[in-house]
Amino acid sequence: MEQNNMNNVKSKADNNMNSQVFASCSFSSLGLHPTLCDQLKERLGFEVPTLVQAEAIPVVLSGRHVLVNAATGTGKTVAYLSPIIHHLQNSNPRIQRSDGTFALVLVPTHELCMQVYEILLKLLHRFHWIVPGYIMGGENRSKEKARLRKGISILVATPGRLLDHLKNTSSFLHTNLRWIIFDEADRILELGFGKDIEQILTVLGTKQDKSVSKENATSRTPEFQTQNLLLSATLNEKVNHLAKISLENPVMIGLDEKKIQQNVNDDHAVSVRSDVFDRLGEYSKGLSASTEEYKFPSQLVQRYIKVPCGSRLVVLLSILKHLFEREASQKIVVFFSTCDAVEFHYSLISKFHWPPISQSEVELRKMFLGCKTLRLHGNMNHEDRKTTFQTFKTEKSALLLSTDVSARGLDIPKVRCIIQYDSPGEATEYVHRVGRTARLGEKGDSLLFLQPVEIDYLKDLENHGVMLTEYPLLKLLESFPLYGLKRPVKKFVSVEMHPWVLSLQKALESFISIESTVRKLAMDAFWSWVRAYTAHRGELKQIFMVKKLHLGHVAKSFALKDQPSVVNKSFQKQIKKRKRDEKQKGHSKKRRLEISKSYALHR
Ligand SMILES: Nc1ncnc2c1ncn2[C@@H]1O[C@H](COP(=O)(O)OP(=O)(O)OP(=O)(O)O)[C@@H](O)[C@H]1O
Repeated sequence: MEQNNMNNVKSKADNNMNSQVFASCSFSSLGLHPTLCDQLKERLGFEVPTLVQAEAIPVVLSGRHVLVNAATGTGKTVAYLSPIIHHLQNSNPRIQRSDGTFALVLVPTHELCMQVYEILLKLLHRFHWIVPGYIMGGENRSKEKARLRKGISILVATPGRLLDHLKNTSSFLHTNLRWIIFDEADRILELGFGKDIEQILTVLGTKQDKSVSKENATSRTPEFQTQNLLLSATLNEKVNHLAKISLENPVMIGLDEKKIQQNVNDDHAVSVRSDVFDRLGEYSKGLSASTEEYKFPSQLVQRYIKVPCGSRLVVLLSILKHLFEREASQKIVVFFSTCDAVEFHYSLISKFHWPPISQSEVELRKMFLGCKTLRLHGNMNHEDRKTTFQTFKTEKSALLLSTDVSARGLDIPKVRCIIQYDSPGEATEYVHRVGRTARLGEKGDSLLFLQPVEIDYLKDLENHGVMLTEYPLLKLLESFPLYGLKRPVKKFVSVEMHPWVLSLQKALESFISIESTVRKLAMDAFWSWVRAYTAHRGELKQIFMVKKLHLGHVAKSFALKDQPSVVNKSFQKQIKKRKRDEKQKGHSKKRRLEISKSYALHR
C-alpha cells in the first residue's frame, strides 16, 4: 500500500516535470513535413516537441529572424534545424549539391560542431539530396576545400575556419545562403570571435545596417531574404550587440515579456522609442548589476562545499568515491581551470591505489576509484578529443575530467552530477557548466568547491539569482572507514584534522613522492593553477586573490609535500622570464588580446 502511494507520488512528480519540459502538441501540428516528423521519431526518438521547440519552430518556419534565450538542455538544436530541413526538402526544383550552401550554423567549439553535424546526419537520413557538412579549426584545410567544392547544403562551422574559407576558398559557393544560425552565441563572443563574426556578416553581405529605414528593410522579398537565428542560454551586452548587427526585427523567444515591459515602463523616455533592440537592451540592463540573465532547469539541485585549500584534493577524491559507491552506474563531470590540472588529476586517479594493506595482499589492492576515467581539454589532439567525447557519451558509467572545452552546448546523455572543483569565474561559465546535467527534465546535481577565503563568490552568484545550499562535508567524512585509526570523539573536529583526511592526504603524498611522472604533472599543474587563479577578471579579482592563499596549502592540494618555495621558485622564474620576453617584444595591447584569445581557446 505504502509502495503504491510512493509510486503515485513519483508518477505525479514525473508528469509535472514532463509538462514543464514537453508541449502538449505534436511535431506535425507545428507545420513540419510528415517525413521529417518520422525522422524525429525514428532516428532521434523524439515523440513530442519540447516547450522551446513548440514555440520556436512555427516562428522559424514563418521566416522571421529569431532570438532564443532558453535554459540549457531544452532542445534548441532541433528547434532551428527542423524548420530549415523542412524548407529545403520542400524546395521545388530539388536543391542540388552544386547549389552550394543554404544554411550556415556557427558554433563555438569542435565538439559542438560534431554534435550538431551528427544530429543533422540523422535528420537528413531520408533527404539524401540535402548534404550536411562541417568545417572547423584543426581539421585538414585541403580536405575541407574539396568538400566545399563539391557542395554542402547545411554547413556547421567554427567562426575562425569559416572566415578562412570565405576569404581563401573561391569554390565555396554561398550565393544561395538563406539561413545563418548563431548557436551558443554568448560562448562564441566570449571566446573572442566577435570581430570574426562581424567580418563574416560583412563578407556574406548580411550585416544589418540600422541606418537603413525599417520600411525598406522589411520590404525585401521573403524568398531571397537571409533569415538569421541567434540562440543563447545567457544574455548580456555582447549578445545584444550581435543581435543588433545580425537580426532584423526579430521575434524574441524565452524572454520574460513582463520584465521587459516593467523595465521599459520604469524609464518613460525609453518607452517612446520601442524598437525591439532598445527593449532588449533595457531588458539586459534591468536584469542585474552584471547584466546577465540565467535560466536553470527547476529539478537541478545546486550546492557548494566549503573546503580548506590543503584538503581540496582529499575531499574531491572522497566525494567521487562516495558518489560511485552509492550509485555504481552514473556519469560525473569534474571541471578544472587548466589543461595541466586535468592531466595531473587524470593520471593520479588512474594510478592511485588504496586502502593501505600489507604487501602480501598486493594483488588484492584496489584502485581508489574504480570508475572508468576520461579526460578532455584543449591541448589534446582532435582525434583524442573526438574519441573521449564519443566514449563518454556512450558509457553508462564514467568520470570525465575536463576544462571548459566541454562546458558549453555539449549534449551528453545522463550526466548525473557536475563538480566544479576549480571555480568557474564568470557566473555565465557557472551556468553553462551546470547545464551539462539535469537536461530535458532529468535529475541532476551540481557541486561547487569553494575555499573559505572565496566564500564571497556565493554573493556574486546570488546577484545573478543563483542560490546554493551547503553540502554536509563532515557528515560525508564520517561515513568513511578509518582502517584502525580512532574516530574523533569531538563532534566538531575540523576538516583538515579529520583522521580520514589526514591519512588519505599522507597516502597521496607518499604515492606522489615515488611516482615521478605523476609528481612532474603535479608540479606543472600547481604552476598553471596559480597562473589561472591570477587571471580572474573584474570584481572577481577581489575574491580570488593569490595573496590570500597559502601556497604551501595549494601545493598540498596537488599532493606535493614540498615547501612552496621549492615549487614557487620555478614559478617565479617563469613569470620573470615571461616578463623579460614580453618587454623585449614590446608587448602591445593587440598582442595581449591575441594571447587572451588563444588562452581561452586552449582551455
Ligand atoms: N522533443 C524532444 N524529445 C525528446 N528529447 C529531446 C527533444 N528535443 C531535444 N531532446 C534531447 O534533449 C537534449 C537537449 O537538447 P539540445 O542539446 O538541443 O539542448 P540545448 O537547449 O541546445 O542545450 P544547450 O543550451 O546546453 O546547448 C538532447 O539530448 C536532445 O536529444
